[in-house]
Amino acid sequence: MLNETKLGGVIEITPRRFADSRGHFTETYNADSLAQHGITTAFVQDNQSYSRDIGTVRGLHFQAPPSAQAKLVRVLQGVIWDVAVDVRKGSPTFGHWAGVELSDTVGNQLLIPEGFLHGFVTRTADCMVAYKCSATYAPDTEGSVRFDDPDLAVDWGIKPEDAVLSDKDAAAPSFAAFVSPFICEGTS
Ligand SMILES: Cc1cn([C@H]2C[C@H](O)[C@@H](COP(=O)(O)OP(=O)(O)O[C@H]3O[C@H](C)C(=O)[C@H](O)[C@H]3O)O2)c(=O)[nH]c1=O
Repeated sequence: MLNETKLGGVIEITPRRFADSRGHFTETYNADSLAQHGITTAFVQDNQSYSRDIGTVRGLHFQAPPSAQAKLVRVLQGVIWDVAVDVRKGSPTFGHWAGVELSDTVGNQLLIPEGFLHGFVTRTADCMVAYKCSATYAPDTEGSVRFDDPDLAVDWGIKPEDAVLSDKDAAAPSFAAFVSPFICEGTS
């Protein structure tokens, strides 16, 4: 099942879960199934992160072209609030954000195209997140924007002062200082 969010291209995907007396089975990724919905993103790297505490915020991050990443995010254990921010120059939703709760119990996923900042906050302890990326890690192209930037005004559901952050994220620049390396398809 696919649900469009208010940001074009950011799509919640809930694969079918086959339950039986042993538990359940899910095809967490099937390129042919996604292609039937017009999703042909080629993923080349799988990531997994573990976050010990509730309120851990990882983000808002991106990789710039030529290493821009689309991502397909899911939760192996726990619950997160997963956030994408449109930063494509020329996009009618530039600077807008969308959030979706992803959990291991629902098994839903979020597809985030290139041109979006990505971040999440954990809503449970011992949270394990896995996500596919359409470009491999290129640290020289990495960038970030502070998660609690007032211009973006993302609602994380926590007080900013309660966020558990990496040093890198605690020192992330503001959105006002951000110069987007992305353009929206169909715009110059
Ligand atoms: C992203 C990445 C990181 N690393 C190394 C670099 C650091 O030594 C260590 C932790 O990296 P970082 O603090 O950037 O990890 P997160 O804060 O979880 O970053 C991620 O968080 C948000 C949610 C994202 O969408 C990105 O994938 C990514 O930026 O892993 C690698 O070796 N390969 C990688 O692809």
